Amino acid sequence: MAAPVLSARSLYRFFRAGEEETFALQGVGLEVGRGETVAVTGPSGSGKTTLLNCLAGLDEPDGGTVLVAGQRLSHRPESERVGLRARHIGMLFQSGNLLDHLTVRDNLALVQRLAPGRHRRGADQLLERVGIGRRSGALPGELSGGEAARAGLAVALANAPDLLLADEPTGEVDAVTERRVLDLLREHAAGGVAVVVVTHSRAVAGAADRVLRLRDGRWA
Ligand SMILES: Nc1ncnc2c1ncn2[C@@H]1O[C@H](COP(=O)(O)OP(=O)(O)OP(=O)(O)O)[C@@H](O)[C@H]1O
Repeated sequence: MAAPVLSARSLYRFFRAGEEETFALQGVGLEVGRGETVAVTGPSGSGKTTLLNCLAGLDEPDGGTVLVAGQRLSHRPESERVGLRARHIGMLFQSGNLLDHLTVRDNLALVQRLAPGRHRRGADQLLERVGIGRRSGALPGELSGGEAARAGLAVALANAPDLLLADEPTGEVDAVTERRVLDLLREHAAGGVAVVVVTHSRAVAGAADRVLRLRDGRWA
């Protein structure tokens, strides 16, 4: 069997705020293969965002390891994590992945510059594909919610990632945009990208190959 694109083993993450300790992840493991889409669901506070942050190398787990495309992402210097992320991971987070002072097209171009040699699709083609070619010269603040979601997806895919991590990618969009975002996620999964998507949407979970549920930092 081919090696998984994502292999997370026994992830632990604790937070301490004063006297209070939160066990956000308690031994979570996850493997996702090329072309596979895994939806992660679970109630508020169950650890979904903490898990995604650890998988993206934005946060360090207190225990366990994360391998992406065969390379260890966890427990290495931030500068190395940034490089691995730029080459192998696309991120579509609720907080937005667009820089406010750059146009949509320049946001894409920046991601592509940080991952030389990896992008197979041109920025304009990708923007057309997500349906906002017309708005490529706009600043993020000038976009509607649906346009911003599509621009965010184009940016997340701009480095032709091996792994796409998405947090509620259709959280604030209408049904038509949700459909389009879903179709694009599916298309990229079919093209060999491994996708992990945190979602409350039945449509998104229904389109996944596997649905996993977190409860209190463990798989339920
Ligand atoms: N930086 C932090 N400091 C302290 N506690 C934190 C921190 N980040 C997360 N937590 C706690 O860890 C637990 C898991 O949080 P997380 O954001 O991962 O949950 P979630 O499932 O994504 O929730 P939601 O669906 O509401 O976004 C929660 O109890 C949260 O309060």
